[in-house]
Amino acid sequence: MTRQPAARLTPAAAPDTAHPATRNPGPRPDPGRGQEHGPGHGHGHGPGHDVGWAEACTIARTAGRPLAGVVRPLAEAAGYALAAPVRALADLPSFDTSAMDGWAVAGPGPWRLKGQLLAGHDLGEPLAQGHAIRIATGAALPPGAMAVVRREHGRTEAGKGGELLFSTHGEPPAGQDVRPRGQECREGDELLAAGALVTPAVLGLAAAAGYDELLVTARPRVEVLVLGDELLDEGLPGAGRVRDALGPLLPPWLSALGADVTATRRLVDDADVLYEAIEASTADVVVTTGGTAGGPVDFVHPVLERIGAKLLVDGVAVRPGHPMLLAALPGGGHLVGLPGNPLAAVSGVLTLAAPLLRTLGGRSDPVPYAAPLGADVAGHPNHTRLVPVVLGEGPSVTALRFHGPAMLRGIAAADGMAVIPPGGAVTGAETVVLDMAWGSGGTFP
Ligand SMILES: Nc1nc2c(c(=O)[nH]1)N[C@H]1C(S)=C(S)[C@@H](COP(=O)(O)OP(=O)(O)OC[C@H]3O[C@@H](n4cnc5c(N)ncnc54)[C@H](O)[C@@H]3O)O[C@H]1N2
Ligand code: MOO
Repeated sequence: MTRQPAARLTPAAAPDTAHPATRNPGPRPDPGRGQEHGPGHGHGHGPGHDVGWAEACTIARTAGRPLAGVVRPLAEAAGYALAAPVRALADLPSFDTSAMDGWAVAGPGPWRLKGQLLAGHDLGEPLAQGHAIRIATGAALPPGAMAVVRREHGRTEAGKGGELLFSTHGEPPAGQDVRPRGQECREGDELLAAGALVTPAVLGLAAAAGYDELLVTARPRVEVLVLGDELLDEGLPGAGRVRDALGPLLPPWLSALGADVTATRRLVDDADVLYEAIEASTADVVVTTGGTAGGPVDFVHPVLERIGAKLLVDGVAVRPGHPMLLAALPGGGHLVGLPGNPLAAVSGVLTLAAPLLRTLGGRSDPVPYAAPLGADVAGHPNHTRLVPVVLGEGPSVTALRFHGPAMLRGIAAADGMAVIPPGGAVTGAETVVLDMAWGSGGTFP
């Protein structure tokens, strides 16, 4: 283990930057930021309108409600969250079971041998005192049997009136190498709580406990709109054109966070085109990239105003990514506006998209992790910083180079993003680390 659960941060010691999608107490506003600039106070996106990073996460987490429950056969349930607890439909094991290949025995040895029991076969006749029956791992113990003698702990020899079994390891105590009925759970026991992610292990457990299908929360449908006339879809960048990095990056990342990405579209920088795309979308969440700042072709704000969207977050006191936004659309969906700079967009994914998608998809909050910093990390004077880090020995995390807002070189090699409070953090400081979605049970399409 190289990371420590941040749960050991006491509430009093929890920094403003502890991830708020947790059981920790609610976040406090970032220092240096006026309380009066809450969400929904105007449509500006200058520094004065930014909400604190932790507050932005909380707003996104509470912006929606879990989608409807749907029933999925086990083969199609991975990557959903449980909409109801999984309770055992039977005792597990549901019969006394041999844990080893050998002989089931009744009473003290030596035992008179008769027949054999294989896994999956009927219970067989009751075993009389002084008798043994050959048994396979997983076979139901016959009534009357009190223990199993492993094959390597027994010796058979012909005796008067048939074959006899002797234990080479003394008299087996009652219950030796037997898995008793109900050892793992009793029918009705809660095995997993609602909100748990359906992982491969969960599928196996559900099947073992008698399930053919699971009640899960629908995965939010997400449409990605990539803005920017300067973007290329293929070939080498140059001559003022850059490759679209977010078209490839976002769909699998959002899927790992619980979304079903229904479409990824490249749009030209045109306000009408953006307006029509958002208006026509039936997705639960529209994610846009670029166009969030105040440049000549940055249309996200004016288009949201024209649509009548309500800005829930309009700028966040975080670097990179401060122009990110979250809006409630008139039709009931949400729009996450990610800045165009690629690492700033990742920051917006972790700050706004992840908590929103978790809530819509009915996923329980993650347990935050913290680790000491392996070296000092400079801070912004009054904004939180999200910095790509790698896990090291100790445990500790170390910031990676190439963490500029336009760079992906750091994040591509990172194990997580450290949350650096305003003013920075010194070597050894316990620092919250946001997992990459695929490091915390996420699934890919
Ligand atoms: N006067 C100001 N200018 C800027 C501010 C500000 O506060 N005042 N904020 C800066 C910050 S911080 C960021 S971040 C960006 C956000 O800009 P936009 O969201 O409007 O994004 P664009 O202008 O469209 O693009 C910014 C940058 O990113 C490149 N880009 C865009 N999309 C992609 C993509 N899919 N793949 C790769 N690269 C992409 C684009 O070419 C630009 O270089 O604004 C600052 N400006
Ligand atoms: O915050 Mo911007 O997101 O610096 O690149």
